[in-house]
Amino acid sequence: MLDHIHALLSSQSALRVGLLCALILLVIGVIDQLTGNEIALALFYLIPVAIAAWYLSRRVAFLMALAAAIVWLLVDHTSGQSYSHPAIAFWNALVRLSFFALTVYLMSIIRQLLETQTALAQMDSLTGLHNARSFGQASASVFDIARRHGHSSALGYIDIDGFKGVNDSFGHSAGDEILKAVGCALTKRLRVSDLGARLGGDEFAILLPETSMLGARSFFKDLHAALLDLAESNNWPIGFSVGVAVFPFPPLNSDEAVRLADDLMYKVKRSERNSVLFSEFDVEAKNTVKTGPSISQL
Ligand SMILES: Nc1nc2c(ncn2[C@@H]2O[C@H](COP(=O)(O)OP(=O)(O)OP(=O)(O)O)[C@@H](O)[C@H]2O)c(=O)[nH]1
Repeated sequence: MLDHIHALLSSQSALRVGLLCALILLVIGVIDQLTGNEIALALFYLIPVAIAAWYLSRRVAFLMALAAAIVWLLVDHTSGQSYSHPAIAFWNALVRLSFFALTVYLMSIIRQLLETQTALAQMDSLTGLHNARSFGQASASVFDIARRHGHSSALGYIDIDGFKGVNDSFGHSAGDEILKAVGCALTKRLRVSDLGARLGGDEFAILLPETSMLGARSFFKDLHAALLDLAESNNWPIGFSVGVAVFPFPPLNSDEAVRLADDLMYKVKRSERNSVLFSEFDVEAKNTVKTGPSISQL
């Protein structure tokens, strides 16, 4: 139930959430006014404040806290609540405002921490690319959209050749430098809608939505050349074996897509290495390679 509400609120615009908070506050104020002083509704004033703190900016949430304190003060005043001194009503309003403001502050800090932790959990710490788990989730939704619109996508699987040798000869930190530089080279070439990941060790994946064989060839050939330039300019004794699976109709399962691209990459490893192998898969026809010049090399 709470998950449902959270998903619903997350999908709404800030304006809608703000209007909803204002409406909830108004309804609570009216109910508080009608029920009088005997029934405590204090907790309910927190609802619009908490929603604003979680789904809107901190500034808007503080405004909502102020609005909640004012509505409560007005209800107090109009419902005939009497105090031994008129200033007490304002003192109480100030205490409530402080309580609401503290709630906003703490909730926005928790939200920020959660967002940071979520981003870190999805990221490969060395390269800043997606990690394997996050890539699996993100690519599944890319394939979902591609399937809905009948668009082609291309998935490239990149493995560094001779990487173990670099680690063994120059040390683990030299290997890390290479992984970072490769990650950086990939990131530079990705569009906002593309996905790049380090799947583990010296293995990377790139998913290009809305990309046919023609586009995939152009992208991965350029990328391979750029990676070789990078290695050459740094005197790194490495190469790059790349398998690129193009899906005119995307697969139902993103693991399956990765496996197909991985298989192509291994074909390159087993043959001349340090090149790119392309293949087009018609997943609806049980992963058979389509007719035409579907398998090709650089
Ligand atoms: N520096 C560094 N090395 C890593 C990291 N993760 C895995 N490795 C190492 O990467 C190497 C990958 O092994 P392989 O793929 O067999 O190495 P390779 O020499 O490229 O082998 P081929 O792919 O057959 O060319 C192993 O030695 C791992 O220990 C990392 O985060 N940093």
